[in-house]
Amino acid sequence: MQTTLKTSIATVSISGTLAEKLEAIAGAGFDGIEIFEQDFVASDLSPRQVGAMVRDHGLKIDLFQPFRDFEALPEPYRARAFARAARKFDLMNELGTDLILVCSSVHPAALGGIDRMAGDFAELGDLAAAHGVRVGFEALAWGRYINDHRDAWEVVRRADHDRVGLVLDSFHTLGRGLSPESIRAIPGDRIFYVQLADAPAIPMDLLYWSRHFRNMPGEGDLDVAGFMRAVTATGYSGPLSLEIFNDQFRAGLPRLIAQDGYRSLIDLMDRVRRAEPALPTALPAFAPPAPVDGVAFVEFATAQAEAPALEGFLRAAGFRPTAQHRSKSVTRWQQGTVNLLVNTETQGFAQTSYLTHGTTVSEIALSVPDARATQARAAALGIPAHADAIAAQELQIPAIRGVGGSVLRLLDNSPDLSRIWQVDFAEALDLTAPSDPASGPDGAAARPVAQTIAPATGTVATGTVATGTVATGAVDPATDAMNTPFPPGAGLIHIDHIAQTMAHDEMLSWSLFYHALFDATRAPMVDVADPDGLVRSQAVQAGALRVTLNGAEARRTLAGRFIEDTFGSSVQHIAFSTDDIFATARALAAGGFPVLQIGENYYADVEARFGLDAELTARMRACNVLYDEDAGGQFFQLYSTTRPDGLFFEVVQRCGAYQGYGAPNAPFRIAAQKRALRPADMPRR
Ligand SMILES: O=C(O)c1ccc(O)c(O)c1
Ligand SMILES: [Mg+2]
Repeated sequence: MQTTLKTSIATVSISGTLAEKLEAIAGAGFDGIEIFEQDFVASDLSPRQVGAMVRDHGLKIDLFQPFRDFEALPEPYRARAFARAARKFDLMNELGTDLILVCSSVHPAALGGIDRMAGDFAELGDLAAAHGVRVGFEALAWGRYINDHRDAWEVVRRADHDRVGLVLDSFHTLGRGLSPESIRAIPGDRIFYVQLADAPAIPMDLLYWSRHFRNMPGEGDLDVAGFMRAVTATGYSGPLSLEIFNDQFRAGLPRLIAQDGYRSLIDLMDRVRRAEPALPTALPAFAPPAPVDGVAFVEFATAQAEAPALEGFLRAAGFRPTAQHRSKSVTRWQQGTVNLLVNTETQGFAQTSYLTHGTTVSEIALSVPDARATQARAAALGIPAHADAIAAQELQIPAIRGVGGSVLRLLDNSPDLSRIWQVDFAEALDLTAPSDPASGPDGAAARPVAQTIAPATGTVATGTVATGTVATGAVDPATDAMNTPFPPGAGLIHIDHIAQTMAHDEMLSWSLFYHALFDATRAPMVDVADPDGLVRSQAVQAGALRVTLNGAEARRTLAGRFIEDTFGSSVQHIAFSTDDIFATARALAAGGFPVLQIGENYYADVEARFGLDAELTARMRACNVLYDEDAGGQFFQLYSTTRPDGLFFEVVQRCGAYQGYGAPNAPFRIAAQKRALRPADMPRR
């Protein structure tokens, strides 16, 4: 039984020089490495120097690989292969590692014959013994005769040599569609090494898929956890090693790739443990992935000068200010169950976020069953905590670092955290249900807000934005009387989803983040055609949290520009749900909300495509509402135009069990947004 998890990673999985790779690997918490022969040959350090450098990083060389085209060769190839092996065994001694991986032959001259292969390995075992090393045999999925772990095991079994064992690689088993269950019949001590990799389910040539598209366990579509359950059942107690050939990772930041790798291994073994509690997984205890109960709030960081414009936008969307933070310049805005915070602090994290990105979503707060347990899980996964300065009487709310350096805050129903609004916010007046004034204790719901917050006097549509800012003291009754009453809510009920934009090569990383931390499912990746390039989009859902991850490959896409213009902001838009999109559309229009105008061609097409009633199409056209449907139901959506800070809002109505996000509409929406951004006097080309 394992006492501690031994983690390892192949040097080929990470970019950089050997020294850079080691630094990143050690920093992420790994115990060992597999030295890929190319990485060693490319280095100008001697084998002994490389070995010393690895050990100086606190790492061990668990494996040297690969040794190709060994078994079942006729002479003279056979003698050459043994001579080559002897040279590599010497090299291993200098490097300071005792295990070499022999991958199954693709040599055109190889003869086959399982006993011939077993005989070759028995002889290689003797040679290995003479050099004090061991040999592990791996079935490559495209091996000439051996391409199934069951056959590789039969060769090892027949070789019957204590220096010869089996190497299992999840890709070669799962990538060929083989069941890992047969692994349970293999003695654990005959398995010398285990390599792990996932991959996206894209049908293509096995070798090409393996060499370019492998990814970290949990980032792809293979059942790596099922594979590891079978391996764990054998009693195998050696290292778990990531062997990831991936074009993106080869170009990625070594530190981030190594961190993701480590996170993926911890999450993988946690999955094994939860699926089969009887198996020994050698993991410290930490909480299971949490279902998310809801989005508690979304916080915008902005500056005093920009706050009125943002607040005008919120007001036009039917939100109203209801409370003020006790010690910080933060206002709470509410509608339905949605809480939006506007933070204009001139110090601390919000200020830093604003200075870096401009007006931006700096925090997302999630309600989970146990906030501190989720934070502890994050720590076990290597996700850093975020700590900020708070006043003495305020709550210390658990927080971690999320996408784009933003903060993910965690709330729950515990006696302290459930009182965030009462403890941290001055809510002298009961305005917790602003969309329902009747719920106020004395019908005073709408008016008294104006005593703390002076609302905007203009609307967004006309561009005359409020001069009123958050009042810090008493309000002049005369000014108060002149204030426009708050527009009624627009019927927005909760946050349907949050769209986060990132560079395309960060998508796997954030998908893994949500997948490892929360009890999440992922929809297949979809391609969204922006007029200026492709954006890839993947929806992640964890209970009540729906996030869309949008990866920009081209810089001129709306998403690409957003990343560039905001210096890497993450949240590009927030989608709110309504029960009645047409009533909401009317309320938004009345409040001066800047609705994105959709072109005529769209409505002709959507009507034809879905066979819609002309009457419904006419209503949608009048309100700039987009339509989609799936087997579960119908979907309606409308958008705001894009704000100067790049943010925009979406409103959706899901009917029945519609599961999507209106992806087929995205190209038309993006084209309309780009049209709206273009100055009117610019010729259309
Ligand atoms: O792609 C290859 O050739 C290759 C080499 C060594 C391995 O362990 C492997 O899984 C693949
Ligand atoms: Mg392998």
